[in-house]
Amino acid sequence: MDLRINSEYGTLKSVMVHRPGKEIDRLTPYNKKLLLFEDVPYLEEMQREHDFFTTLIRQSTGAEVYLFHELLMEVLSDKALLCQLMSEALSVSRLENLTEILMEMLSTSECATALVAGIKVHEVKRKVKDIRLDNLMDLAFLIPPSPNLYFQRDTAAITPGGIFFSSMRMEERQREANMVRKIFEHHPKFKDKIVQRYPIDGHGSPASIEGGDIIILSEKAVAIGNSERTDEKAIYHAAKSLIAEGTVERVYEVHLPKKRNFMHLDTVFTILDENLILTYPDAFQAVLKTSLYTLKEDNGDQVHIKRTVLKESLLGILQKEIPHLEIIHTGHGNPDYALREQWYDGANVFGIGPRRVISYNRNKYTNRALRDVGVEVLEIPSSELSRGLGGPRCMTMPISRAKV
Ligand SMILES: NC(=O)NCCC[C@H](N)C(=O)O
Repeated sequence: MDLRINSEYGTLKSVMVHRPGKEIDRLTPYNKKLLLFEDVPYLEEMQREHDFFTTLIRQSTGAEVYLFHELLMEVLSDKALLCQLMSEALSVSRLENLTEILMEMLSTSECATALVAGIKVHEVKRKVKDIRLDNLMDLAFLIPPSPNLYFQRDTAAITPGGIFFSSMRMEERQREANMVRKIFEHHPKFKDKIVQRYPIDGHGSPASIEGGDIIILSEKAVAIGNSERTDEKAIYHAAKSLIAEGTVERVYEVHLPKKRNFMHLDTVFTILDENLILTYPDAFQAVLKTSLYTLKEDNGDQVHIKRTVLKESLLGILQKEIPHLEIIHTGHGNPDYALREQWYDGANVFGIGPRRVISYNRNKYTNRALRDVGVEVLEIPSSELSRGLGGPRCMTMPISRAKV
């Protein structure tokens, strides 16, 4: 069966996550901003929190939880693929000519670690003498680390019409998306089940789109954030590809302020059931503009779509697409709590089934607001996981959900 998902809340059947590892220990006060972190986390505690999260997913849903690193190791038995990923990784520092030496020197498992945690010049110099390394500073990265990899959501998205492979806005995150794409394209569990919707040409694309900006409103409608990370051109191509496939009929473009605390649409709202959403109270006012893509003409060979700038706000769109919409506000109605909890992604809960979510324990007022309307809230410890500025939804890539 093709990989397709038609809601944000159908009972979870399988999901991919990444357990944070050595890449987190690469963060320092000096490189954290560049690597999109707000702080320098304590890895071992972060791993305990993440293990709690994955165990909770398994126990509460019975879902299959795939670990990114295990899947990566399985596809890297293909040496050509490994070589391609290593060369891409080295090209960030314009050192792709070192691919061969590194591959001779490192085992497949060490290469997999280097692809995720990066590798520094002195770590290689210890093992190999090569003139090309002599002019490089010992502490420089040959391959920079990918500490954001545990935010699996952003690297790809499975929609009712098929899968999107992200083209990341920040160069620092592109390797994450490349590796996830290789897993879907080559792993025996997935490779025959993917229906690719983006990029259109099957190659890279200069326009950027990230999974955290894609929210499934229903089988027929998808919302995409035009945000700090996703741009207009990508949304046009994504909308065209989705509409041409035929399942999805409406793609909404939601313009967010280009600000870090609204970096993706899923920091603004999440859908918890057929008529229930959770949002940060100021979020709807922050949405600047909305547009709608629909089919204009399908002449058999080519599909044309049209874009209509809407008068409706984000709230108007949601009310139209989600009958009897009920809205829960983060912070339990208190603006100070809402502000504090938005910083730690209060609205970014992970739906594991209708009215069942996983949420950070630190977002206590939001959790109370959810419980007050009968949502089952499973809490996870969050003092370290939250330092990368993403929540439980950001940390997951659902692969299959029960159809709703
Ligand atoms: N969907 C999300 O909002 N993902 C969170 C990504 C956080 C990461 N540190 C980033 O800035 O890209």
